Amino acid sequence: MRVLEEDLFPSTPGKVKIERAGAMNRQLHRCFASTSTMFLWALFLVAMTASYLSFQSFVDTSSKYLAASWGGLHWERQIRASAAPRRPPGSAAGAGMSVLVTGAAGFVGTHCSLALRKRGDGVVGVDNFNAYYDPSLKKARRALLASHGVFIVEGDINDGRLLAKLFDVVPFTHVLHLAAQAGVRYAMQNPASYVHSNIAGLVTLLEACKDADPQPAIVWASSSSVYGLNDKVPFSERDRTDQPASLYAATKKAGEEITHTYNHIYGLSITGLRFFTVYGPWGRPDMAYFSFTRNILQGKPITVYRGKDRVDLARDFTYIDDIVKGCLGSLDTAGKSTGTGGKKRGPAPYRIFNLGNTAPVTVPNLVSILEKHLRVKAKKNVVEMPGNGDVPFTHANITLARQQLGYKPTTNLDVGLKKFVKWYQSYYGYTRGSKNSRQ
Ligand SMILES: O=C(O)[C@H]1O[C@H](OP(=O)(O)OP(=O)(O)OC[C@H]2O[C@@H](n3ccc(=O)[nH]c3=O)[C@H](O)[C@@H]2O)[C@H](O)[C@@H](O)[C@@H]1O
Repeated sequence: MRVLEEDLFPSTPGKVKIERAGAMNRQLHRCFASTSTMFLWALFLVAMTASYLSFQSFVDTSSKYLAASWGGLHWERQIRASAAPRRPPGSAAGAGMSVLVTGAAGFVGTHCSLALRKRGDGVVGVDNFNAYYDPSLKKARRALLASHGVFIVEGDINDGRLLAKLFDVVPFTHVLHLAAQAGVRYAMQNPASYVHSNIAGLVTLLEACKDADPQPAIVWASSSSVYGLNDKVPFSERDRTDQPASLYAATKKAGEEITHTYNHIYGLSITGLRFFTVYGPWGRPDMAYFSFTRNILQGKPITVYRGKDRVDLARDFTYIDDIVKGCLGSLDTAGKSTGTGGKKRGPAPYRIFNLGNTAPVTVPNLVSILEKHLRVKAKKNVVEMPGNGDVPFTHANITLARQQLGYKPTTNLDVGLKKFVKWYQSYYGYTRGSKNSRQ
């Protein structure tokens, strides 16, 4: 045992090697018997080491290149082409904007990018394609945008180098910031993801915007959830928003304060939009109207929450096309940012608007409308609303948006859900009366 230990851990390595490795030594001696052979061996070893090192550095460089999904001349050409406005010369609407849309493969991001592109504005998207919900839906939205000439960069808004590069390549006039960790109840499962996207990501984006020259005007998605436990209806922008009921709401409220700071110090033009439960085709599978549809069609039960004293929950469900009009109206009316070189040159606009439908509908009513359009009865489990961050109702006062953005919602829940169901059945391959689908 002692011998073995000494073999493995010699106290004086050089000496021991010579004494104990006699056989090997004799062999080596034969190999290096002549000086010229030794010289050739040394040369061979140096050559091997050099080629190993250069191979390693090639592998390092190429793996870095492969790991980054952005960069390079071809990539820059794609960005520039996608960002270029294509409004006809002399168009009444002006020369057109170049808009960086974050969360472009998301629900609202896809619809807004498409609408901007269709009216001739330049759009470049950024999206991290995370797996909060089925990424294949996000990829399908990306394919839809690509077919209209909108390019989406796969990257995270926390990547300051990527954002700086994008502003380097394109002098974006506007940023439509929609990338976020959405969902009210998921915040209890994964709180860090809300801090990562809605706080850290927002600050990284604002830093890039404040450093950009010219600075873009920023329109971004806040949420109706900032009204939290406010019970004064309808919710007006002047109502209190200091009682959030969920971490999600708290991060959106924090976003409103953070954007105010960047407006105040650096002169960034800011418009925050408080969206009220947006729904429609290409929507988010985590939302109630979407998951209810999936379960009803698959014959599975749905859970309907009910408030205290058996009061039904209600939401001011807002159709996606109305939200798109509110977003584009905000971009069109956003005043310019005033800073250069990271310094404010004068006051810049700071605005907040409710974008709702002003017609709340109860959750049981939502289910009845879905049953009608799907022609299938839901299996309902009605349970008391768990303490998971939900609020009992939402209802938007939209006077300010109507006055300043010309915002006027026109789609009620019945019409909007009919369009959603039509899209859902076609996207997931349901034919009328059939239960076959690709879900
Ligand atoms: O307005 C907003 O700002 C928010 O709207 C939605 O949040 P929420 O209104 O909670 O939308 P859903 O998750 O679709 O829930 C709608 C209603 O259905 C209820 N619900 C949800 C899920 C369920 O299984 N059962 C059920 O009864 C909820 O309690 C709620 O009253 C979005 O998910 C948020 O990302 C967004 O910010």
